[in-house]
Amino acid sequence: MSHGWGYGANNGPEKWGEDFPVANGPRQSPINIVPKEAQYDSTLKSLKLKYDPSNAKGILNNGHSFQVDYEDDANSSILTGGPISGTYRLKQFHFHWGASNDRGSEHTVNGIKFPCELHLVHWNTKYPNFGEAASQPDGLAVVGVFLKIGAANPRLQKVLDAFDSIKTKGKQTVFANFDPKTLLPGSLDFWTYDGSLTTPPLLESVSWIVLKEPISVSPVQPHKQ
Ligand SMILES: CC#CCOc1ccc(CNS(N)(=O)=O)cc1
Ligand SMILES: [Zn+2]
Repeated sequence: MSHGWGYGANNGPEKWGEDFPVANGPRQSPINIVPKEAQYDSTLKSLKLKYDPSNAKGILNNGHSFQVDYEDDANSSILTGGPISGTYRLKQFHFHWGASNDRGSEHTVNGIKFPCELHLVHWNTKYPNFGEAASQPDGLAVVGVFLKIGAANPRLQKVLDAFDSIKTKGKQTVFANFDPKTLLPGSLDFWTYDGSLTTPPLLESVSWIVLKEPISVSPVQPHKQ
């Protein structure tokens, strides 16, 4: 790729391997989840998420998505339990969506795409920082949540309202006092597998924790103009 990665014909997922050879690695994400083929593991613990809303820093349009960044210099917004050992700190959350409501999610379930997928990115505190952790096989844990078209979801409103101030790549604005736990569905039941970042640098360092229950979003959910 002569220019940055993206989702076009010349720089999309089929071309990422040119600059990121790990794209052809053994544990690449996303995957198709086939619930009937998933093995139940009774040794897995329940997922525990404890987030401090005051750790929210800002919301950024990074050109591929928008992400909400969190202070990660203390164990105040953390993920424990589930398939992971130790404590992982929240770094950011972001969404993946498509140009129409029949696609957008990265993971699929029985081959079905959801219109959107939320990712909460955490790094293992056994490493000094996110960048170091991202290069380790047990360095990251990403909680994935599917979004389905349905009733308007008031918990998404603050995020949707921020969109209009970050319409172009590189734009960011303050995004304070937000607990992403409010975005999660009622059940924290999950599928889990060892995979990778789904976008470049595609590092094979992610313990994926994909929640079974989707949350809703309305295609006509209003947001500030
Ligand atoms: C190393 C590095 C780096 C840049 O940080 C990220 C963080 C998240 C992602 C997205 N990965 S995903 N979609 O699997 O959560 C990509 C790069
Ligand atoms: Zn993602």
